[in-house]
Order: sequence, then C-alpha cells, then structure tokens
Amino acid sequence: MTGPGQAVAAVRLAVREFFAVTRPPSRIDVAVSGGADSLALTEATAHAAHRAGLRVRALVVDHGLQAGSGKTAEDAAATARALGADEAKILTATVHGPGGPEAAARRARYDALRRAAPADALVLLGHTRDDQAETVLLGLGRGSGPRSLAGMRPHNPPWGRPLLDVTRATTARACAELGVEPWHDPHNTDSRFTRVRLRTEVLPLLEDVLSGGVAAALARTATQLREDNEALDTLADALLSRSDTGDGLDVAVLAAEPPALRRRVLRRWLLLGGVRELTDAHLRAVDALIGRWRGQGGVWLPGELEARRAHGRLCLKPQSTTRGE
Ligand SMILES: Nc1ncnc2c1ncn2[C@@H]1O[C@H](COP(=O)(O)OP(=O)(O)OP(=O)(O)O)[C@@H](O)[C@H]1O
Repeated sequence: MTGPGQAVAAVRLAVREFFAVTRPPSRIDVAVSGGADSLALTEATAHAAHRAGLRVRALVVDHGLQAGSGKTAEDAAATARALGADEAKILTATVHGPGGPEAAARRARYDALRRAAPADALVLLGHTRDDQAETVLLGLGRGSGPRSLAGMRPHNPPWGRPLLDVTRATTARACAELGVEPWHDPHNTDSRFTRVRLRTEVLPLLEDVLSGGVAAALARTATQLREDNEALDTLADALLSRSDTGDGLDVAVLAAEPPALRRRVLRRWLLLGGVRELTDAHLRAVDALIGRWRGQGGVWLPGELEARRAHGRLCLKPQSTTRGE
C-alpha cells in the first residue's frame, strides 16, 4: 500500500505540530469554504484527531450572496465528510453593515462561526503562508504598525491557523493527491479586489525582482514581529501595573519610558477603561499629554470618555468640559 503523497504528508505534519503546541478539545471544528486550503486542512485534522480519539466537525458558511451558494455549501460539506469529518454543518450568515461587501461577508462569516462554536471551542481556519504574506504586504503599503504587520496569529481562541507555514501550492497539490476537486471562489480572480491584485500582480513581480522567496520572507517578518510584540506586551503589562496608582497613571513613571512602550501601556489602559475603536491618532494625542505636555486640555475618545492630565496623574473619565492641570 502506498502512503499519502508528499503534499498530504506536509499538511498533516503542520496540523500535528499545531496540536503539539495547542491542546485540542474533544471536538475540533474546521471552517470549510470548499477551497483547497480548508479541504486539505480538514483531511489532515481528521487524520490527527482520529488517532487521538477526537471528533471533527466541518462548519460551512453559506452567505447566500451568489446564485447556487446553497449547492456550493452542500458540496463542501459532503467533501469534508468524505475527507474524514465526523459531521458537517451548514450555517447561514446574514451579510449587512458597514464596509464593502467583502468585509461585511467576512464579519458575518466569523459571527456565524463564533455562534456555532462552544465557549472553549477550537475553530480551525485554512489561512496559508501566502495569505500571511499578503496580509503583511498590505499592511506595509498602508503604513501599519508592528501589531498589524505581525499578521495573523496561529492561535487566537477560538481561532486556530495550523497552515500558516504551508503554501497554497501545497494545499492545492494535497487536494490533487486526495482526488478531490476544490471549489474556486470567483472572488479570488476578481481584479477589483486589492488582495487579488496583490496576489496576481504585485507578489509575482516582487518574486521576480528579488529572485524568489518573498512570500516566505514576509511570513518570517510576521513571525519576528509577533515575537517582538509579545515581548513588548509583557513589558507593557509590568509598566502598567507599576504606573497605576489607583487614581490614574503616574505621569512621571511613564515619562521616563520610550514612547513606543508608553503607547502600548496607554493602549491597554484605554481599552481596559472602555474606549472603543481606538485609533493611532487618539493614542498619539493621549501620549502627547505625557511626552509633549504644554498644559493642553483633555483628549476626547470614542465611548464618551476623556483622558485628562491632572496633578501628575493621567485619568480616564466620562467626557466633561472641565480642564486639567
Ligand atoms: N464560506 C465559508 N465557510 C466556512 N469557512 C470559510 C468560508 N470562507 C472562508 N472560510 C475559512 O476562512 C479561511 C480563509 O479564507 P479566506 O481567505 O477566503 O477568508 P477570510 O477570513 O476573508 O480571510 P482573510 O483574513 O485572508 O481576508 C478558509 O480557509 C476557511 O477556513
């Protein structure tokens, strides 16, 4: 008997390595679009799970946006079962709200998956190294900070992404080895989408100019930044406890620290304090109350809150018209 092909073996190895670090619950959910990435992931997950006595459920989201989407979802569910999933469930998503149709569909998809999964669930997604590279490149082009350039995290409960080191070419080959025909999302070739143009025009050009290895290099950048971020987050946590006096943050303690670390502390403090949709401009304005203090008034923040400096402390209060120091 011949064993699995090389590509199937590579995907299985990635899933096994993921489970060695992230202990899976007794039932693992896999988000299945019917594309090559999530089908290859389903097969590898079922292979690893069954050896460990765990169950696998495929979750397929039908956005109802394209004609025949119901059939696409049913086909994806049937293929997932054929590849070893113990059960397959089709979820319907209601797409509405702000942003373009892609963003609205993504939001609706993640909401539907989150609703279907129990609190301690692990929901696996088929993002690959190519997706990670595109995310980093998109972030670079938009001037994003290190948090965003660190790309997608392999484990960010309930989400798990075991294939971030596996290429899209490998998942396509794995499907061919398994004898399954993946679904091809028409959006993936629609050049009206920025991500599609990055994938089909920008990355191939960069690969050519830089003699290859660009996607792998971008994914490495993401990993390095993620490690740096984790280290800085640990420092920021410690600095937040040290500067928190109970009636605000001690300005003198924060002023002695580098601005990048200070902004990380402020970000955590503001989010914990109930500020929503914090932008970089807000963060810099609050930081200016420490680093560029000229007796300015408070900074108004989303969530009807105001950060103010008074008596050597930085305080977060409901918005008012009173002035600080
Ligand atoms: N209709 C769907 N039903 C279930 N899971 C899906 C569906 N579409 C996508 N997924 C899951 O999300 C993974 C990533 O797919 P895709 O890149 O299309 O989605 P995305 O979440 O919009 O990603 P990105 O963050 O890259 O924009 C897939 O491999 C699959 O696991």
